[in-house]
Amino acid sequence: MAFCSMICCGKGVDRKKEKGKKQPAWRIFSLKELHSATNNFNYDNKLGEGGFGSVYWGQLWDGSQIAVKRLKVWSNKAEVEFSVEVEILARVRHKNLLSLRGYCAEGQERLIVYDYMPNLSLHSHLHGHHSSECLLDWTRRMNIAIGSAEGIAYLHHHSTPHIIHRDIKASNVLLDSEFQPQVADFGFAKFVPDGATHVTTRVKGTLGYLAPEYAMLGKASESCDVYSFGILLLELASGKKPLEKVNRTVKRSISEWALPLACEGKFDEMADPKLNGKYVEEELKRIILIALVCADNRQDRRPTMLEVLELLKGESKEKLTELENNELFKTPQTVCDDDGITAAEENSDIIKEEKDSKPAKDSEQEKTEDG
Ligand SMILES: Nc1ncnc2c1ncn2[C@@H]1O[C@H](COP(=O)(O)OP(=O)(O)OP(=O)(O)O)[C@@H](O)[C@H]1O
Repeated sequence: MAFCSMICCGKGVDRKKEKGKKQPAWRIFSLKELHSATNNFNYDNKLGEGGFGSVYWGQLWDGSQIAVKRLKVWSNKAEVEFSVEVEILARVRHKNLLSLRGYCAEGQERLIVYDYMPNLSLHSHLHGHHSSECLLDWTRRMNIAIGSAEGIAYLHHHSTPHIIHRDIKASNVLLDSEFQPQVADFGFAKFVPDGATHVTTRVKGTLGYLAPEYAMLGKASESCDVYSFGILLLELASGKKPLEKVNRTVKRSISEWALPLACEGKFDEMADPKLNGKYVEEELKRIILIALVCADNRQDRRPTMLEVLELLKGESKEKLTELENNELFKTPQTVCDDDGITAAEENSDIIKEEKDSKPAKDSEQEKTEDG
């Protein structure tokens, strides 16, 4: 991909400050500057590792803190991922989307520079090395749910063209110093052409978060992100992982676990034990019901992110009553079968599996690629 032409042509992105408008600008970094900011990509600066490469903490000459994602191995595929992420981030600005500070493309080195998020990822608090600290009280969890919904709703409904993220998950929700969420990692994102209902594409994403029609048929649409967001909400409320081993061979999805309990009204049993019973009952119930309609296997029954936002904020009593009376909660059904996972694995381009964090590092994931 002609990365330079994509970015240098600007594609409507004006980096200069417009009169009276505050436009946080991104810029091109030199490799030398990033070496110096990260102490030569020192192991001690490493924040985590993803499919693209490692992420390092750094500090610029002005004292500001940055996170630098460094491409592991150069390949055409990696170059595309890099270009997509930079192009999308350069276009979008929202308080709940991770801001791009800039990038560096020298020789075969590809690096992306972001604002540093001091509280790392939601994954690290729910399942990783921060989980024992119990820093996510109920108020924070509600803010994370609403904030990340706002970020995704912006991608789906307010950016032009619309953007599907395709990898919504707990390790891609980063937390700033106030625990406000910022949705990150746009390497798999896709623009949706005007008027299109979906784009057919090779499957990329993370096991446990993939909507069935996407995993099986490669049909990516905004509602795939809604499905993944539903899984993320269940995780946030319960502290459980998207996939849980029931025995040596069988894995159960979080929605298969949650739906029967929700139908029986056993919401208290679903709350994350780390909350120690400290949560707002009505909000817990609301979050779980919203999560389950988002993670409905039937794509046409899922709400849009704008509807999700309205429900999460509890603004309309009428909509909340409608939600409680949703037929999904009257007739429990299998939410995800094992075939879905197998098909996804077989047809996938890149499907990752969430792994536990190593001590002192954030999440690491296993990635399978068909080359
Ligand atoms: N801006 C940032 N500030 C702080 N930590 C960050 C930042 N960006 C990434 N990280 C940390 O680095 C880890 C790796 O990030 P990365 O986006 O490369 O991978 P991932 O989302 O975990 O996996 P994948 O990219 O394969 O989906 C994250 O889990 C996060 O904890």
